[in-house]
Amino acid sequence: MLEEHLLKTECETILEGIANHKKSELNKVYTELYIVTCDSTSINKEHEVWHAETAHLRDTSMASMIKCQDIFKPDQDETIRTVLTKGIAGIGKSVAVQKLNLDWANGKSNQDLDFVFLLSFRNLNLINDKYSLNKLLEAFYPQLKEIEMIVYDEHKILFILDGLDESKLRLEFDKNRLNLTSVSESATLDVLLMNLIAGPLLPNALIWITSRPVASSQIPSQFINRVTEIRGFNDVQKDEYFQRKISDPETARHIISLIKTSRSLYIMCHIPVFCWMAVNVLQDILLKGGTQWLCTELVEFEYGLYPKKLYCFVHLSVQEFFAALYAFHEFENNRFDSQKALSRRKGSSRIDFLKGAIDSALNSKNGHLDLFTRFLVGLSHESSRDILQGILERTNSSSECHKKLITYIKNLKRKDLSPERCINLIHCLLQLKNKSILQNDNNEASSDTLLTPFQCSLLHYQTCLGVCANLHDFNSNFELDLFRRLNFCHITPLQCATVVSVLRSEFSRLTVLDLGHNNLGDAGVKHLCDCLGHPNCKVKSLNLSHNNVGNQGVEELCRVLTRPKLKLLILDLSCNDFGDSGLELLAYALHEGFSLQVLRYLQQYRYGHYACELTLDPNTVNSLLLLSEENRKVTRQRTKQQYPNTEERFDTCNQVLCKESLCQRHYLEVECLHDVKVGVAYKRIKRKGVSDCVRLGHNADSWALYTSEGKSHAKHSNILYSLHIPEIKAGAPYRLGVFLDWPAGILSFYMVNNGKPVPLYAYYSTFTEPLYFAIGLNSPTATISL
Ligand SMILES: Nc1ncnc2c1ncn2[C@@H]1O[C@H](COP(=O)(O)OP(=O)(O)OP(=O)(O)O)[C@@H](O)[C@H]1O
Repeated sequence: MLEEHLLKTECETILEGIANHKKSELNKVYTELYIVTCDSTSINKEHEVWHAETAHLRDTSMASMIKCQDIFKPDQDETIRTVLTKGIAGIGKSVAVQKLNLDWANGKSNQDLDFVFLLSFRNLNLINDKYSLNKLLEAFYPQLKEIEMIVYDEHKILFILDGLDESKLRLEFDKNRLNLTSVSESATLDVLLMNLIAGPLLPNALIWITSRPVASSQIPSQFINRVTEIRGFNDVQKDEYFQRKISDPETARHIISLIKTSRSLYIMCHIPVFCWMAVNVLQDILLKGGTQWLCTELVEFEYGLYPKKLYCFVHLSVQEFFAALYAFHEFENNRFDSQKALSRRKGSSRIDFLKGAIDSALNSKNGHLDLFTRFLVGLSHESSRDILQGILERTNSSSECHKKLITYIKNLKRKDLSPERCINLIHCLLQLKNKSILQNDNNEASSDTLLTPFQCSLLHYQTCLGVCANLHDFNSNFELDLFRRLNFCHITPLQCATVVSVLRSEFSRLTVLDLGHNNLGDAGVKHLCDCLGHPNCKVKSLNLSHNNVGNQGVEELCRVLTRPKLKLLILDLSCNDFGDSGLELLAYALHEGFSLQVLRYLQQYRYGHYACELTLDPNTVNSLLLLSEENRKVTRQRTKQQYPNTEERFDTCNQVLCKESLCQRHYLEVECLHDVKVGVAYKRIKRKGVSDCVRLGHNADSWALYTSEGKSHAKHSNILYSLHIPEIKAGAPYRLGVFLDWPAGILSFYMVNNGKPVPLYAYYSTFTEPLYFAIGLNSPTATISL
């Protein structure tokens, strides 16, 4: 058939990378891709740089694999008319559609189709006039004119619309515009395509659209029957690609082993275009001792109506680089209106320009300026001028500007930034050759404090993104320490998958993992179990307390816990959501003889078992505080009370201790009004004056939670950790809970909502002496009742 021949010759070869490169035979290089079906609501809006960086870590458990040729095969009785396949740049979308075409034209698959039309948005962008579908197809496939009158309705046709992300059309799927039904009726291209996709035009035709992730949301989900995602190559497929691509088996083996020596490069090779680049560069170095410039490609289109030359980039990073270079060059030559293009900021110096770019990137919801900003910051460094001689002029030293920028970025990190934005700031600092960031934050964090979002991001960056080519580098004491303190980090199930993936690394040395007080749920526990069961995982002590683990999570754990070579010895499952059936599962698994030595499962409702009755000690109370209700209530006063001078009394700070010493498990709830501090202190805490050694939380002898209607924090040894707490209504009383597990060294604070303690913060310490419950009343109207 003419149409099959036509497609066959077009699809037999692919243009890989650069233009003057000779075309490759598709069937020779084609390696099976890892494609999965996704939830149709998973059309997302994030910038693809985030997909690129974490794609190799993404969860595959919920998705099912699908072969390229089965993309329209229904699972059950459904009809699949439209398929959207998303995937990041260079992941293999265009190659996949070409492969389906070729297999069809060769009679290998999808033989029920009469016609397959492949239209790329890159080519469609060249069309300005109105066209009927009939004429449009003839423009792209002039050979169709030789076929007598095709009655489209009578044939089974597949339209492939490749590269939606490159489309310049505005696809506004408005009901009033979806009324084009005739293949000979002319319309603008956007209307034509919308009617084809939505169905008024050729409702029986199949439509396959490919797109980078961020552009996929242009098509409303009601018009998509199936969403798939190309995830590139898995490890087996990577090896297969290199063997196919490199004809000499010895060179292939050599190149594979070279690529595997760099873990980050090997990970990046899940993107086929990186495999191609790696092969070309390494082959070039091995054979000729040189390198190519692998950045741009020139594509020549000489079809039908539109002979044109187009430049496109092998990878989007090149595009972003040129955008940054252009902006920087224009700025240096006083031609860049940064006030207009970037976030508005006063001043026209270089530091203002760079700060403006960083602000704009931070304000972006989908991170579309992240890569641009990284390049811009990198271009501002002296070292770039050496490389870009002739493009960027030499200037006076910019070190003063860089110092200011580093300070600016480091201060920014303390604001409430998303992990993605934090990681971008880390990249910017590294662009300025500021590696101290990796050590500084370690110094700033004491072992008792929680991780800031910035530190979490740093950890994620180091462990998952492969900043160091060698995983040995990740396992400095710093990273180990960070990992031990992943409690209270608001880790979600998916983030958990990312963070714990490092446990599978052969270099992982982590033996203690504290994930307490997060929100892992059963899904998070499943990710964790996948890693715990891995032979490389060395974790011996695991804290999963306060994590909403239900029965399914317990089931997952039991499955792993019964494995013979498991190294885990201590597991804390306290305060989770599994009931007696979960406990039974654990008991059964214990009976089956797993190696676990300590299992903690203190249940939430059992806090009641540790409830304690305390009384405030009149000998310690400050004279601006008044005790009442048999020393179980304390109220701040405006005038001083006449109390005898005692050694134990806080003479200046508005504080009081309880009488009873605490050295077991104790749970106490207090009712508070206005700004208060609750916590515990050793008896030796100083009582006179207002210095840090007296104030609760400001010294090593006390731990305190401060709450007010506006803000809240936990403090110990004068290190403050800001908390997001449930809203406190102005002037209304609220309840706080304090749980002390003295032998285990745990002090947790809670906000009690409808009788249920919601965790706020916990300290993990080693207590050396009995502790005393302590109160501070900060506002003149504050009150606490025990
Ligand atoms: N299945 C495959 N087998 C062999 N090589 C592949 C495969 N998929 C992709 N490649 C290589 O990767 C390159 C890029 O692939 P492709 O053009 O299909 O990416 P894409 O997802 O369409 O990217 P973009 O969004 O940038 O258009 C190809 O030119 C080819 O060298």
